[in-house]
Amino acid sequence: MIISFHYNIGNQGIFHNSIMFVKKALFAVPNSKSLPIGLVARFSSATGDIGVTVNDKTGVATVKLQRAPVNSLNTGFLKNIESTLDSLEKEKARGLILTSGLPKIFTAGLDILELYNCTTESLTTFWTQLQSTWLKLHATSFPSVALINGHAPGAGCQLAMSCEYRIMLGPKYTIGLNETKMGIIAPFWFVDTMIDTLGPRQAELALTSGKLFTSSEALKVGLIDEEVGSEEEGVAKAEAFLSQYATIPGTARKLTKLMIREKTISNLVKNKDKDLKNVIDLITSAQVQKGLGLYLQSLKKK
Ligand SMILES: CCCCCCCCCCCC/C=C/CC(=O)SCCNC(=O)CCNC(=O)[C@H](O)C(C)(C)COP(=O)(O)OP(=O)(O)OC[C@H]1O[C@@H](n2cnc3c(N)ncnc32)[C@H](O)[C@@H]1OP(=O)(O)O
Repeated sequence: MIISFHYNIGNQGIFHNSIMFVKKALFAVPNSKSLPIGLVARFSSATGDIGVTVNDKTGVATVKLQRAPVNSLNTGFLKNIESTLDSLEKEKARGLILTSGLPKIFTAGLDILELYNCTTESLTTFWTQLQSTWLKLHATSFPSVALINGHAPGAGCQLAMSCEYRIMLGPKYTIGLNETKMGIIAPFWFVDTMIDTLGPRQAELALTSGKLFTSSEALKVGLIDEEVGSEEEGVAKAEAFLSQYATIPGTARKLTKLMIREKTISNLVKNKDKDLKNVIDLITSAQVQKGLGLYLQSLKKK
């Protein structure tokens, strides 16, 4: 039995409320003992750009990004992702599967419209939100899996790398930090994350060329952990990965994860202002603005 309803992500305690709702509904159903185990609750953000499904049996939340057309990350969308993560922390989710509800695209990365023709003020708001959302995702208490069911360029790759395990649907989609191809530079914390994932040698090769890897290439260098042939297979693999943590004490797991990620996290925490200044200096320069304009045009011309 599946119960669907809408809930405002901005509200406090969504996870608890969703479970309470499910329990109430369960008790309202005659012969509820015969209901299948693993009741599922669904809700979505007020703007509908994020769908959340919580499995009542495992406590695993599936978060689907669904900001049409390409899940590009603008300030509002990043804020909703952060609120969703906050709610899942508050309600002690047991795991996260981060995926896309759109066909063909995991996320197209940063919304280039936030970078093009921006003001220092709007770029500051945007970049500060990006830093904050990423810090939350990178340090979640619960284990996380990116189920990459479409293209994941730029910050899409960064979101995926911040999850603890990556499963990618093959063979058509690509993933990578492609900033140099656009004439810009990946920020140092993207670089740190890629080094943590691939090691310095492969990270240097990938970053300097702005390489977008196919799923099988990504598997070979360790950018993803598994390649699957269907979304169903991906979900099953993600659930299997998360289920191994059911018997591992949560605090030990979380502290171990944070110990390993501490250097990369604190590098950004300590250097947030410097990072922002780098971004403002680079992005607002006439040369980069011109390049971004041409890049946007090339996307629209396709
Ligand atoms: C010492 C000094 C140090 C200095 C350090 C400086 C540090 C500076 C840091 C600055 C860093 C900036 C970091 C950026 C990271 C990023 O994420 S950049 C974005 C990377 N993403 C991309 O390049 C993706 C571009 N898009 C695509 O390749 C394709 O659109 C797609 C493969 C995702 C999907 O293809 P398809 O399905 O064919 O759809 P399209 O027709 O291409 O697109 C539909 C629609 O969406 C628009 N769009 C696509 N991507 C974006 C995007 N990222 N942002 C905004 N809009 C996007 C596209 O234009 C189409 O619009 P229309 O429908 O035509 O209007």
